[in-house]
Amino acid sequence: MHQDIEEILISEAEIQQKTLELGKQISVDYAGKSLLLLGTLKGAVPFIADLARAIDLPLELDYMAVSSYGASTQSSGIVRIIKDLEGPIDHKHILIIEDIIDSGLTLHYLVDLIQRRNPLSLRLCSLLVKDRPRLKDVPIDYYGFRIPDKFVVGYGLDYAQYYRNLPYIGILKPSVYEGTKPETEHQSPAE
Ligand SMILES: O=P(O)(O)OC[C@H]1O[C@H](OP(=O)(O)OP(=O)(O)O)[C@H](O)[C@@H]1O
Ligand code: HPA
Ligand SMILES: [Mg+2]
Repeated sequence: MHQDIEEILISEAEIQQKTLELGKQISVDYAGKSLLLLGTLKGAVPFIADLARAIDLPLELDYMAVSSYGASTQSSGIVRIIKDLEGPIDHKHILIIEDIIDSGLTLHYLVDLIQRRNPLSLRLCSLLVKDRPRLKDVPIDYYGFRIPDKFVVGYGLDYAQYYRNLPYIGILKPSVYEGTKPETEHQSPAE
């Protein structure tokens, strides 16, 4: 396990198993339709890559880059769009793919934006849902795991852009972000 990780919450095998289950369910629910998976950069990249391969449908992938955390463990409250979709979506079924729903601010903002573009349908899928009160309520159609209200990293999730490459979801040691310099700057993650 990486030295900055306090505890592995969800193993690589558990993530893979859950992703297969979600993919099967989505394939059943959208049978006979084609689907556009809208991934949110950067955190959802590993999840959308694995989930897409578990879905048996005519499938398009597109991405929006949205950011609100920067180098903090708390949302700034301001969701910035850094990259938009490539084309119109008014004739498409859209499934937004997120890595985590925490305060709910990011998804709330995104859902509002996408709804105004009149997709045929819009649903949400998040690998993780944090157990905490949401600042903004969002309807979650598919999710992988509920997790405690701790700052987690790995499998796409970062702290100050690091740790996205850990293959599991782990709780980050608070000492890493409570004033001390990140220990990882010049290190590669170790199992
Ligand atoms: O529910 P919320 O409190 O809004 O938090 C969830 C969002 O925060 C993270 O994105 P971040 O802004 O860190 O960008 P990143 O994906 O590039 O890391 C995460 O990937 C979600 O998109
Ligand atoms: O717990 C988290 N970890 C990493 N990124 C996040 N963005 C929202 N919550 C989190
Ligand atoms: Mg982030």
